[in-house]
Amino acid sequence: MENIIEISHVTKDYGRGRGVFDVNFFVREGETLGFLGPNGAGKTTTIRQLMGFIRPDSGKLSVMGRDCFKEADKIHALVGYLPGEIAFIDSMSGMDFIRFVADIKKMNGLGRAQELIEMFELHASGKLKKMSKGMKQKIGIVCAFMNPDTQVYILDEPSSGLDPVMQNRFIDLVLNEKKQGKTILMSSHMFEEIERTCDRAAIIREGKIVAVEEMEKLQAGRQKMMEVTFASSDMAKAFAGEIHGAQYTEGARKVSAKVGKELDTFVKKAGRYTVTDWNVQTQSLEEFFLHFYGGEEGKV
Ligand SMILES: Nc1ncnc2c1ncn2[C@@H]1O[C@H](COP(=O)(O)OP(=O)(O)OP(=O)(O)O)[C@@H](O)[C@H]1O
Repeated sequence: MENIIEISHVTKDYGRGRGVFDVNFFVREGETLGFLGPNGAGKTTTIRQLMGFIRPDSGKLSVMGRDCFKEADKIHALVGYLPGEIAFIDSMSGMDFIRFVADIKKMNGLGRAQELIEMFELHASGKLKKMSKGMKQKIGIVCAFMNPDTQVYILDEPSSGLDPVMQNRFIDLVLNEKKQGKTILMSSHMFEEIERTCDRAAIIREGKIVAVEEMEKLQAGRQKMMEVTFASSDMAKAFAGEIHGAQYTEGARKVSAKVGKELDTFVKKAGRYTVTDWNVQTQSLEEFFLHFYGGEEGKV
């Protein structure tokens, strides 16, 4: 599969350790890639370079083979872009702004705008200056997705400011685009959103990419908290003795343990006794990242 978005050895140094440094990753055709990292890690700086708004100090960025800085106009026409913070013209109504963006995109008409307005229950006729953050975000989403011919999306924290119902609608929208083979790069703080939509995730910390992983691999690496109840306390005690790090209280029938890769061994060992109940809690992706990438540099 061809790489639609390529970022190779990109550095933008703002001084005092701020910026992005030797950033390297790509997004394949038809892939959805999640771009994750804490506040100030460099997600927006990377995305703004992809849109040609900032020139990298060194390195190269391209979308569909076009240089992002030199051919910024073509990139703007090609990409469905949702900025982290949208610069609105406050005197316009929401609808005026949508029309204005459709003109910039050289669209004939408003494409799918009406469908998206309904999907996100947006009242677009009001003035932008009177709109809440969530309503403005919905306008941004309509503008990014309204051209049905768009093949590539670059989205900076797309669901920020949306309530949970609308966040779910946004996930449905992304999954639908994905089904049509579109290529998507999106930054997010919402782990659930990334988990439900992305094929891979690139993780950035302090301006450097610390990991680019298949989502499945990230999910498989997550620990599970197992809580197994046995028919007798003797069984629970004997089982706890076989499991490294198991939590067991004398006389109880319940054993808890964190289980990672050794899941199969754990299940088979438990199966030698009579199990009366079994609870599993999977570590959230957020906890997983904090565990693996939250520590000192060089830990990854
Ligand atoms: N124009 C600029 N001049 C100086 N420093 C900047 C500039 N733009 C960004 N930075 C700094 O570069 C670093 C990366 O910022 P960036 O906005 O890319 O992070 P982010 O990952 O998008 O964070 P957030 O999740 O908070 O949006 C931060 O330390 C920020 O203060």
